Amino acid sequence: MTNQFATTICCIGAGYVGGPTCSIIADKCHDVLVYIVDIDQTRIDQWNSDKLPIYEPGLDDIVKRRRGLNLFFTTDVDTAINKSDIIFVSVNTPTKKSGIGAGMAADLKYIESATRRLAQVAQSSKIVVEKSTVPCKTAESMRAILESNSKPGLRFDILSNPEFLAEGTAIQDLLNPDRVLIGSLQTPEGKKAQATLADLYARWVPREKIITMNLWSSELSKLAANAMLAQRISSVNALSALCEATGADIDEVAYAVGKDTRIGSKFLKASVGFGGSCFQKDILNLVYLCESLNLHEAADYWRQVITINEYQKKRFIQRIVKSLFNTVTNKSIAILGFAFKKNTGDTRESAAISLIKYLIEEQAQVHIYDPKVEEEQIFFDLIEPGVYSNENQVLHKVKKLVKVHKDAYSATLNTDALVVCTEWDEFTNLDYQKIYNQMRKPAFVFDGRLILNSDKLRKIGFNVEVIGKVAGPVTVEN
Ligand SMILES: NC(=O)c1ccc[n+]([C@@H]2O[C@H](COP(=O)([O-])OP(=O)(O)OC[C@H]3O[C@@H](n4cnc5c(N)ncnc54)[C@H](O)[C@@H]3O)[C@@H](O)[C@H]2O)c1
Ligand SMILES: O=c1ccn([C@@H]2O[C@H](COP(=O)(O)OP(=O)(O)O[C@H]3O[C@H](CO)[C@@H](O)[C@H](O)[C@H]3O)[C@@H](O)[C@H]2O)c(=O)[nH]1
Repeated sequence: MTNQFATTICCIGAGYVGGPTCSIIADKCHDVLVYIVDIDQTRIDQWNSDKLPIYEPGLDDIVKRRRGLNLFFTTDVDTAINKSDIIFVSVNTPTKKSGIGAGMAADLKYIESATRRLAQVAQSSKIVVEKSTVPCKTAESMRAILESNSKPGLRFDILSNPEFLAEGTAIQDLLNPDRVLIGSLQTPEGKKAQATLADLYARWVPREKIITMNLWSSELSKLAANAMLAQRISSVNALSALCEATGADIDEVAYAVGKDTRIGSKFLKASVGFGGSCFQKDILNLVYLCESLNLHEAADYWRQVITINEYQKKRFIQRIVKSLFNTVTNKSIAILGFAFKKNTGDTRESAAISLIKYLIEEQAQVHIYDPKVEEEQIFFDLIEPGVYSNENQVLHKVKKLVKVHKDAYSATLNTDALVVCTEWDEFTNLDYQKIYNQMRKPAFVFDGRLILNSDKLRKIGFNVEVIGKVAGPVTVEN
């Protein structure tokens, strides 16, 4: 089968990045054979089924169009590696949980095991593309592992090609990226490999958007981009605290600030705090890098981005409790949205999780609705199997206090408050009069995403609390 294709690619890691990224390559380059491999059989079975393991607008059509033609999902990692000329390594790089650098450094064990496997089974030279987000100089470690464990005479050219897609818009981001970054060693062989990957992307990305540079700059650019994006959110969230204290309105302030073309209007939406699998992990990774290079002031600067994010989540919880007459015990609270942002079913580091855990701790009844997150995932995130020594107690408590609903009306029935945690479009179009009628009184709305029409809700009778805004005019005493 391989012979009819110009190139064969293997992507190690069939996750949020490997799946969409390499499906797009298969869709854009019909003469390229693409294997997406994983050690997780369930995940691969899902990729081969009608219900893909991740929800991403537009992804289903692409996978269904190419699967079985030039796109294959398999757990047969070794065969796929051997048939391929280019290997993308797109495995997870979570924050380390124990050992040196615990809580900060990226855990590179999955990168290392994928690299070792590659070294062991490769029968021919390969271009190896580091797609995962990794600390600076990881490519050097990969090279050392490959060179000392592979068959003599084989060549491995390692490229850094970090991914900048955001979940929920992954397909659009991949089809029309702001840039594609390819880092390589500045040797003739490194540059040749870089040109091969650039030619592949050039099949659908304009050449001027394909940037080439040295390996270490490319690796660091990924961490830098995420740190600067998250820093904007923490900046606007820090200002939202000031708005609540002064009577300024964070949407108005962000609008005014963003009109300055040097600042720009994107990524200035105040919120209940950023979530997702990347921002916190990558900033911690950057902080660790600074610390290990004795750049303590630089480390402190970036650490503060996370401190403000934690502060924002805590402030929101405190505001809810304070508004609900200083106690949520035995109160019934509806949570609208569990994903870390709209248009994804991903819940990693979602701000909703810490909020709900607090409510459970305080013995509140919690009713959750999210359009795309499965009930099983919600309970998994709240119970965290394997983490607590008193797991049975946690399980019992969560099962007793939490109910997952199929729609927002069912979730809000007979509740004291509703809390918007994710900015799903459908939450702006709900029949809030109907919701108000079926809630206990006084009925509260806490908008952690600034997506609802507060004036309209107040007219209905709700008490409305919005991040970065005060309920009414503030009198300043002299
Ligand atoms: N999620 C995003 O939006 C995003 C965007 C840009 C970059 N990234 C980065 O991309 C990388 C992957 O992220 P993700 O969200 O796709 O992770 P993920 O957890 O969804 O997927 C990683 C997959 O790799 C598999 N895997 C681990 N070790 C393996 C091995 N040795 N052989 C085969 N498969 C193996 C896991 O089973 C898992 O299915 C991370 O470094 C992340 O920081 C993520
Ligand atoms: O103005 C904003 C923008 C975002 N968020 C929140 O920030 C988090 C992250 O959002 P976003 O960046 O859109 O999604 P991710 O999928 O986490 O994407 C980020 O992380 C990826 C993984 O590294 C990178 O590839 C992307 O470029 C980078 O945007 C979410 O909780 C959002 O709700 C805000 O609170 N306010």
